Amino acid sequence: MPHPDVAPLRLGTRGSALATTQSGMVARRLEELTGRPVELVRIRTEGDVRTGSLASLGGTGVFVAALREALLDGRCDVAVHSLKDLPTALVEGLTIVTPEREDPRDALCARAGHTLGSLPRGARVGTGSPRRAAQLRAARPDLDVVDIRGNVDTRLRRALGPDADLDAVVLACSGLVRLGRTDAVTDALEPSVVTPAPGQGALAVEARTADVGPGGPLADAFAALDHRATRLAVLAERALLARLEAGCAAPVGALAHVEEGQLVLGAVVARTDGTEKLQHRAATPLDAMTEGRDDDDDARELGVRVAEALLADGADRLAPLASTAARPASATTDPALADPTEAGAPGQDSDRS
Ligand SMILES: NCc1[nH]cc(CCC(=O)O)c1CC(=O)O
Repeated sequence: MPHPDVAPLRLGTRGSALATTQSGMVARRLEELTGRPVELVRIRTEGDVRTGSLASLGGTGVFVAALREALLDGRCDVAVHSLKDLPTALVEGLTIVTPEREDPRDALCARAGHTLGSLPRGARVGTGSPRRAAQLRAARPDLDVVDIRGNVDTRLRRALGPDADLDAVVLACSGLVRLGRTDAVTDALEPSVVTPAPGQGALAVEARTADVGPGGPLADAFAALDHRATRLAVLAERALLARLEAGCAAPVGALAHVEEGQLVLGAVVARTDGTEKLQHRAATPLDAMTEGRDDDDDARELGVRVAEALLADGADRLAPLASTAARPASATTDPALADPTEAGAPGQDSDRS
């Protein structure tokens, strides 16, 4: 009889360098927490995702959907996502937990050590994200923002490689930290200048609710992975995104943090051409249980409140929110479509990157 306690945990992962690095980090922590060996299981999108289930399993995120399907049908027990790539809708039967967030900022990676302020007039800056493009243009209207795709290394080469055709690219600090490429960062952009995507820098570890609920085999491990300040921050950021009904291509930034017993949330909606920018900031005290409410409820309510303030100022007039999320249906079936984190396929999660 196999001993149930030492049965390996199967952690489903995508194949990109970033995905396998992130999965490896979580795998090591899970081994420490559970005493069980963790085995990485590569989940492929092609043939793994039944198109019909996409909407319920993760909307346009075919890679998220493939991992979720593997969790639900038992091919793996745990999956790791970049939280910013995860749709705000919950999935029945699955539960996520958020470990401590990495640096949430966007990073300018420029030739010759340039900062956003020191780039020459008209410098060419690459990003595939409307959110980054809009805020870069708002900060530096003279810049030539160029739409680029590709995995982290491909994008870095566009600015730093021997055949560089750009002056700089903008990527998430967190991905560069995890891949050991902080050497490439020449300016970590202040959130007041370029507000990161909701959830940026955070991971979501997902498993079947039956396994992580009370008495489940992974309940203690999941409780230990949960980082309170991260959870509250991303709850607020994602509640804002959901209230705006913003799709993954909407120029929306949001970042929350815990400070002196308060959760503080700042958010921005920008016109893609950078000519207009709406910003709001609000805070909520974190005083735990009052009248059946808890901090999670307060965090979500903060996100909704800031979203409604942005809408009252005309956020939906400033930028197409939900409508830009519409993606060609072929994106789910095109065999040439690669992992967006890996290959930056157009129409995937490029915005919130
Ligand atoms: N959209 C791609 C993507 N999804 C998650 C990350 C890494 C950042 C993170 O952990 O939030 C990236 C790359 C990037 O934005 O540079």
